[in-house]
Amino acid sequence: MCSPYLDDIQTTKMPGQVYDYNPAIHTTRLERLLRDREIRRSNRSYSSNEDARDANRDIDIHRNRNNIYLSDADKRSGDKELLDGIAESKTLHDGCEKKDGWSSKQRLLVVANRLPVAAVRTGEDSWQLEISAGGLVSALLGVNEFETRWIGWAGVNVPDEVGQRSLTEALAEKRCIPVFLDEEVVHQYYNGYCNNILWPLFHYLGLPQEDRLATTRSFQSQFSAYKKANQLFADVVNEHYEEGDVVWCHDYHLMFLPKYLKKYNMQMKVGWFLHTPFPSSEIHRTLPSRSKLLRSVLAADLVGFHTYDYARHFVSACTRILGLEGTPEGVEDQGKLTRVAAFPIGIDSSRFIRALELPQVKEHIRELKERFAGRKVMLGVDRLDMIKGIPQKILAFEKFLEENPVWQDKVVLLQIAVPTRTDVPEYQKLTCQVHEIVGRINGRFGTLTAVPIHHLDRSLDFHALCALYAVTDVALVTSLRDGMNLVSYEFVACQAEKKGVLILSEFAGAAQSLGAGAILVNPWNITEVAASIGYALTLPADEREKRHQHNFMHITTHTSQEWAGTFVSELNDTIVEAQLRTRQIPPLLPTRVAVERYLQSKNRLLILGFNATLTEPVDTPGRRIDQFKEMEVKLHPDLKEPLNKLCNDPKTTVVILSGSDRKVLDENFGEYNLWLAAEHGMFLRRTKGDWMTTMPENLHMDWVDSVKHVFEYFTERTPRSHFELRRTSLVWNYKHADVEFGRLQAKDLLQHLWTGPISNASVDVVQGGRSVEVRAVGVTKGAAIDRILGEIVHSNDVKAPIDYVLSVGHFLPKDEDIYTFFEPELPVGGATTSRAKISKPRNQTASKISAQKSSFGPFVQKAPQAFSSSEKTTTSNGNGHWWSMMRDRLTVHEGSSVLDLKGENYFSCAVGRKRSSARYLLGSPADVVSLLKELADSLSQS
Ligand SMILES: O=P(O)(O)OC[C@H]1O[C@H](O[C@H]2O[C@H](CO)[C@@H](O)[C@H](O)[C@H]2O)[C@H](O)[C@@H](O)[C@@H]1O
Ligand SMILES: O=c1ccn([C@@H]2O[C@H](COP(=O)(O)OP(=O)(O)O)[C@@H](O)[C@H]2O)c(=O)[nH]1
Repeated sequence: MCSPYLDDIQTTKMPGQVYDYNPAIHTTRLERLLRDREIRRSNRSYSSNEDARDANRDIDIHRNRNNIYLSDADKRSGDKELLDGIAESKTLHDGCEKKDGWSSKQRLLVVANRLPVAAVRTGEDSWQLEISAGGLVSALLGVNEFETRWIGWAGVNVPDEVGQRSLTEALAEKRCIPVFLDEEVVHQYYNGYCNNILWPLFHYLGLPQEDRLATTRSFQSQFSAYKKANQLFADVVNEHYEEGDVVWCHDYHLMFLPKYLKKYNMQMKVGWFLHTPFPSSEIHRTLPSRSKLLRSVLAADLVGFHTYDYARHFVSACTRILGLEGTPEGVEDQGKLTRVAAFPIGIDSSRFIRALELPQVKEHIRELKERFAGRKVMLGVDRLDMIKGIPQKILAFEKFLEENPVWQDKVVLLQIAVPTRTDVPEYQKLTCQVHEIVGRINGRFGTLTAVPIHHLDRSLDFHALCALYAVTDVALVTSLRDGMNLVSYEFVACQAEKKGVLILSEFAGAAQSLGAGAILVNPWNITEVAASIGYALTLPADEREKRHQHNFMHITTHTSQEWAGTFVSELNDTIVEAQLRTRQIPPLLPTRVAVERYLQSKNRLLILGFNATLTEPVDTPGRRIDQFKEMEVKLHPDLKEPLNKLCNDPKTTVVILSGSDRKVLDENFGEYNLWLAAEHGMFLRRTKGDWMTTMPENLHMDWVDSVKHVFEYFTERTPRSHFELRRTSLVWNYKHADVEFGRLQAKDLLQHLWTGPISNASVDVVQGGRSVEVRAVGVTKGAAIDRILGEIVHSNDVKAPIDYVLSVGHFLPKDEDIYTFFEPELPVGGATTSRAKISKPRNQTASKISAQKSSFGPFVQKAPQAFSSSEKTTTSNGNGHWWSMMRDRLTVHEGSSVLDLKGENYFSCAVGRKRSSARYLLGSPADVVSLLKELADSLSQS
């Protein structure tokens, strides 16, 4: 295999050159991708001589066929050649196979609704295969770098077994594998959900106007058929999949496929590419199945679009609709990254350039020139689809003729309108509409010998199309929206001699690549299009030349081969990257072991976070998140019993360590026998006693008022954001605000804070996913646990050395120092025990403060008076652990130790975060509930 990614430490040899490639050495993603690009290029130049030989062979074939080119029997000679090409699957790496005796090509399973060939039944078990029209097919046929298999629908209903078997055999010769869909599924899935719902919506056309309600009513059954069809595609892929294959799913027809494939095999490399635009999230969110579609696509490893705009819209739909994290790399969901990027498609430009040299094409060009002598030729080539803006194009042409009578007999518009999706009523209506307009205009401006518009409701074969492109003076592409539009690329490829002008809709993806050389128009503005026609027809030769060169350079360098190569290379690399990331992800908590060790120990300490750790879920499945509920966090109801049991166990001490304020903790945990540490441990109380502060004495809080003003200002200006005022910190939360707006506001807020209110203050600014928190410097859970432990020990709650610690929470990175707090205390290798001696404090009374006092007043800084002020200063300066300092001097009982912890008895565990310094992970609060239940149950069994 030539892909260097099959194993991330595999060394790969390439033809012509010897590379010792090891992705682990090329550590950054960009380094690896650049390296892969270099390898692909060198392979290409290696095989360029072979390509040149191929080109000559092509010409020879066509020379021999010259005399029959225009006969009916071989009208589609270019297509036949292409059909044979699919079967041959010409390789770039032939040299590689010859030299080293191993196949250089990676297997690529291309899965698209439509196969590159459509089947027509000619007998019970005989079939005629014809090339399918459309950009997706044209582009993928230019890809020959891989050992490609196509999987798709052959465009025909084959209910009988004989037919299915014979068609499978016929297609196998073309390396195609059929997916059989029955008529009803095709009707509901292809005509219905794909072409009547997704297609118009993704192209900003809204649902079909007339039968909008009928569409709404049939939505559910069409959606079911859509899923069913996707499952049928998945079944066929699974049947043919071999380990190491790359599976490339295409287009809006198959949005469920990535999910179904991954469900079958998580190791499968799955990419998904959309050939249409992806609309703004505001459009996508109108779809009843919006979330399911997005989630299914996100199961892929790599998701590709033609333009950055479409990719951006997709990411924004995932953040706004699913509430996931959008990053520059893609979309992240609980540590799993789906890479999202733009891969603009191209064409096999050399195939078009070569075709112009064929004698029959030259002959056809000569005929066309003769036929339209004395007139400028304008050309439109489109599927007869409402997105192509054909009526708008023709109306603009009419306006041009109307305003420029001098051109009336000097210009002709050739419009090739390829019939498509003819079973869908909207398409049938469009056909009638276009015929009517063309008839009217020809009647209005035509003469006995000539008409201004030649309209063809049919497709042309490849050579006829090339000839048409070559004789054209002005190509007119007026798509109302178009994923890319390859016709514009093909036109440029065939214009090396004429250097005609391309008028291109700004709403086609191609406008982003060919915009500089083309004349861009808004197709809805027929006045502008009409004026552009006049401008293009009279453009001086030198300007035409410059514009053409610019675009020609683009289409010959951004080929379909390059497109596919880049996509597959990124897909392979995404897998490598995911493997590297996975290595950094801590393993899941071994619950059974954690419970066993808990049971075996004599004095256990459980440190538990609250938010997103012990809280009840606020979003019921299928329903949106309720902001109101989420702002009032509540203890998970299923935890009441187990928590009670654990708290009442004499050998277990439970500490709830949270960022929440005292009131919240009082409300949720007042009834349990445990320790509460509010505001990241700045306040502490045993539920039997009063709150005390553990704050270091030198904590400066003089910045609070000014920060509060800034937070108020931004809360007022950011709908659905709110802020919390705590004794030691302020938190501005924009979780429920518009994500993008929230982020911008957060950026602005931070900039303002840094340059003003906190420029000289001793504060830490902690940025959460959707929050900004300003705290007094050094306030972290890890720093607080130091003091909390001291207090617990001195309160005589801990009567024997702690020999088991379980620390579980959904903590911000800044607070993750709690996970590493005990690590230095643990013996190396985990076998021996750490024995920390603790002596009695000088003063056992902690400073009590009023729990009701919640507003910021003159700040009384009282530390637990168990410790001297000099010791407190040391802690707040961050010069060492209070705990570490004290442990050697404090004793629980004279001469015994307070910490007797073995490595294997320490379980630090992050909840719902994959990037963590904790030893282990748990997925969600539901998993915490199960864990605590098991711990509690084990008590009754012991
Ligand atoms: O298969 P059909 O329903 O007859 O439709 C033909 C294809 O139309 C769409 O093509 C898109 O892909 C092109 C290449 O990426 C792009 O240039 C163009 O803008 C798109 O419209 C459709 O996405 C394909 O799935 C269809 O096969
Ligand atoms: O008679 C025709 C007219 C067009 N095409 C091909 O159809 C594709 C149209 O692709 P485009 O991206 O422009 O639009 P799509 O039809 O895919 O939306 C191009 O490759 C054309 O060469 C064709 O094979 N026969």
